[in-house]
Amino acid sequence: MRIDIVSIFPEYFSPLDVSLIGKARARGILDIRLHQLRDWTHDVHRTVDDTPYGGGPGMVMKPEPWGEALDAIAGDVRRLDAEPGEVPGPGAETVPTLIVPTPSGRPFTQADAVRLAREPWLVFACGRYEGIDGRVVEHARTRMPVEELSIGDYVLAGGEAAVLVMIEAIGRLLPGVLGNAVSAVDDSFAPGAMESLLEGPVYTKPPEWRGLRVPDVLLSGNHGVIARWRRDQALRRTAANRPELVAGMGALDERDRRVLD
Ligand SMILES: Nc1ccccc1-c1cnco1
Repeated sequence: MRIDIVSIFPEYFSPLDVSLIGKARARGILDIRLHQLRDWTHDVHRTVDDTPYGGGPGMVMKPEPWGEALDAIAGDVRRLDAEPGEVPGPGAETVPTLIVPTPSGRPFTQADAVRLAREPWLVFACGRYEGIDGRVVEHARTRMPVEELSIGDYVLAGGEAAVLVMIEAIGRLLPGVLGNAVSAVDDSFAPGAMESLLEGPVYTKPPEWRGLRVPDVLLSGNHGVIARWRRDQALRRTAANRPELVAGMGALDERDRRVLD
């Protein structure tokens, strides 16, 4: 998978050099390219924002730099002033999916991560200030799929943190990235993972720590009883922290109702 990220703070993405994603890049599973939006400005101050039409607080990101950046990256062969030697992408016929993190976007979910992990090429546009001029997404939609996505109901200073979250959620699902393929399936929210229940508590050695013992059932070696205990713990934690997920499971059977009583 190829990923392009356009931002006025490309240095924000140094975490993508380490850990799981860093290893995937080193192994050629992920090809992540960072771009400084200001490289597509033409004034001495490398201006990327201006005041909003219609008034209101803050600044809006200008459309011109974004348009030129997406032309250069997405290989818009229709652009007349293409720089010689610009590489359009993995293949002229490949069109990237543009992902724009925004608080007003559709919620980004595990299902989106699974779906986007199948794409050959993603381009992330990191907006700052009050957002990007609406015509950028409008024009981009004429030449590629565009998804405006939110990672949650809180206010960030820009899209960079959201892009890190999405790249980790997507990248870990790529074949060969996770050492133990099973863990991607067992994750909370992974399709089919115990009806999307939150994972219960986990334990490792020592069997007793500061007077606190690991639950005996986990030391019993009885895998059926252990699986049942883990699901009960998952159900209790989900009911406590995300009751709407339990409600979405439909009617609980008698045993599950007893677990929650
Ligand atoms: N708050 C933001 C500001 C700028 C760009 C994205 C966001 C965002 C994305 N998901 C939640 O918030």
